[in-house]
Amino acid sequence: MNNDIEKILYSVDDIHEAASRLGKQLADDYRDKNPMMVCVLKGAVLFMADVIREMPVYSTIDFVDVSSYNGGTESSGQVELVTDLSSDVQGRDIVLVEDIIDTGRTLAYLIDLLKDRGANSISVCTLLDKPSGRVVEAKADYVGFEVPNEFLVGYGLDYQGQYRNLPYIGILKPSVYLDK
Ligand SMILES: O=P(O)(O)OC[C@H]1O[C@H](OP(=O)(O)OP(=O)(O)O)[C@H](O)[C@@H]1O
Ligand code: HPA
Ligand SMILES: [Mg+2]
Repeated sequence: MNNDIEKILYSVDDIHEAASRLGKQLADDYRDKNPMMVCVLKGAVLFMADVIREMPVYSTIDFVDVSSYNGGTESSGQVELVTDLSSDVQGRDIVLVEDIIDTGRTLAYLIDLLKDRGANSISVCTLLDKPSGRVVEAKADYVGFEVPNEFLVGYGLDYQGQYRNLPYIGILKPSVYLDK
């Protein structure tokens, strides 16, 4: 599996530092708000687990599973709600926790959904932001790293469902996915 990686962009230590930095900022900003931390499955699962442990404030967690890449390297353009949240978001202060913002479609879809359901506020915490990928407007309030226009895997990010368990984030060798 490690042989499929062209270059490691963020090491275990880099990721830990980012999660810690963002968790501290969130803790300061949400100290008296009892936020609902919403993990956008599946990609954000590792980041969510790390960032909430850096936030010693009252908060709840929930999960939403949305999909638009279907395992591939390009967005299908359609965001599908695979599994909904189990909590009521009415009046809550929501923090959407993402692994990456690329075209922005996933985020735009989720923000519309949460606004429609009456969330009091919505902010976005993403480990990675790929601004060069944007197709629709989407902005994060808390960003770990701004990344280049490459297809990345590891620490939650997948290709064909694989590589999520890598502890670091790297560029996938194009030979792995070209002509597939
Ligand atoms: O800004 P966008 O272009 O919408 O891309 C970002 C989204 O794409 C990935 O999810 P994916 O649909 O691959 O599902 P997954 O998290 O289960 O891998 C990633 O985890 C983000 O949620
Ligand atoms: O670079 C990426 N890698 C994995 N999944 C993704 N979803 C959007 N962009 C990416
Ligand atoms: Mg994916």
